[in-house]
Amino acid sequence: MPAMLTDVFRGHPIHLPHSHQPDFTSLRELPDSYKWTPKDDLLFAAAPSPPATGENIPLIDLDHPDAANQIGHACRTWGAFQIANHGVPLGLLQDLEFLTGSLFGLPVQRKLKAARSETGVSGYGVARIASFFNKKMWSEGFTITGSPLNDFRKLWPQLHLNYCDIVEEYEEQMKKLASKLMWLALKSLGVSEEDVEWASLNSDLNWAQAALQLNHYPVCPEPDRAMGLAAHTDSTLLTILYQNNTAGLQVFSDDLGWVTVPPVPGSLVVNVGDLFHILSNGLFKSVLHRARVNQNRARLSVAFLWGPQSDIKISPVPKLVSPVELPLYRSVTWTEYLRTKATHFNKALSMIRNHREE
Ligand SMILES: C=C1C[C@]23C[C@@]1(O)CC[C@H]2[C@@]12CCC[C@@](C)(C(=O)O1)[C@H]2[C@@H]3C(=O)O
Ligand SMILES: O=C(O)CCC(=O)C(=O)O
Ligand SMILES: [Fe+2]
Repeated sequence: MPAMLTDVFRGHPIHLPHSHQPDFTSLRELPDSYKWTPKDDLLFAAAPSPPATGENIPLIDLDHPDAANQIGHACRTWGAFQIANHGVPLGLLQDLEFLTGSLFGLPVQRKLKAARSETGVSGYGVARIASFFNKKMWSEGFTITGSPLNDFRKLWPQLHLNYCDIVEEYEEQMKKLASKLMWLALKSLGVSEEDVEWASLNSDLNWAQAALQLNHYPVCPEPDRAMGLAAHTDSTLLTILYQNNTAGLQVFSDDLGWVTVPPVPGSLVVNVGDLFHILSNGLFKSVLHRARVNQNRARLSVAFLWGPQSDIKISPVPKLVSPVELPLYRSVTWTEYLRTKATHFNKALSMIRNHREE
């Protein structure tokens, strides 16, 4: 039985003191430990936001006959796009937002009953990447892998079953959507299901697994000096993000710097992750992104982080490799990659890159 996502950090503990999680609502001033400068993150002040050009990631209508090419283009250029007509019921998105708001609205002591352990993936706490920075992030998170039943029972002794149903239904919808998006993007490169051995053998989608990351960015007294979630790429094949109607997500463009992704009601944001970059032999770009915070409105987001089961080795699709286009990366499982990322963070991708003999 391959290791599941739940076990990925067993033997790789990360010490993040959740018990020091502040009650954000009581802070009238930003504590020094939350004040970021370019020393704390080289790209902190990389560019004006929003950019003067008004350029942004595309909003793609999935019902459009040319959707595959539009998605392919977005994956090659931005590494991100928004989608409309994705088929996920609006009522389900509203239920998910309600659940997320209700979870983070619980008293800190209740949330800490479901705190993530040092070697665990699931539960309440700060994002794992916090360990790579000297400054604290103005956010709190809750990660779900597998069944949320045990954690939800601790959070909501009465209502946990209703909330479990919402998560289960949302994950079901996300699984189907993520697979559809992956094949549309690959189709734009001339790659079909027969070309990807591990996926074609398992057309029932059992080759995939996922985590759900709920994020809360409370109202912040000094948003320009604070950071909600520091710049990172996701380790996934694809990430599908729901954001409430408060801006904060930014994607990095080499030409424009940080570009704010405007919330479009009912739409979802899709990010290319590191494993899709590897699979596409570097053609699709895993997008550097971060979340900024806001003085007036709290922000909520939910990321569906989607990748292959832990026994599947991801390497560049053979069809995209030739004597001229050599494979840029060696093969890696999601588990191996997450562990590399847990140690080397944003250098993880370069650590599995093949270096040509000169
Ligand atoms: C499957 C996973 C991807 C993730 C690490 C995790 O084990 C569960 C949480 C995910 C998340 C969400 C916030 C940003 C991120 C970089 C992090 O620290 O935790 C991602 C991780 C990732 O994509 O590498
Ligand atoms: O909150 C956001 O917009 C970004 C969240 C994110 O990047 C993540 O959960 O991986
Ligand atoms: Fe992310």
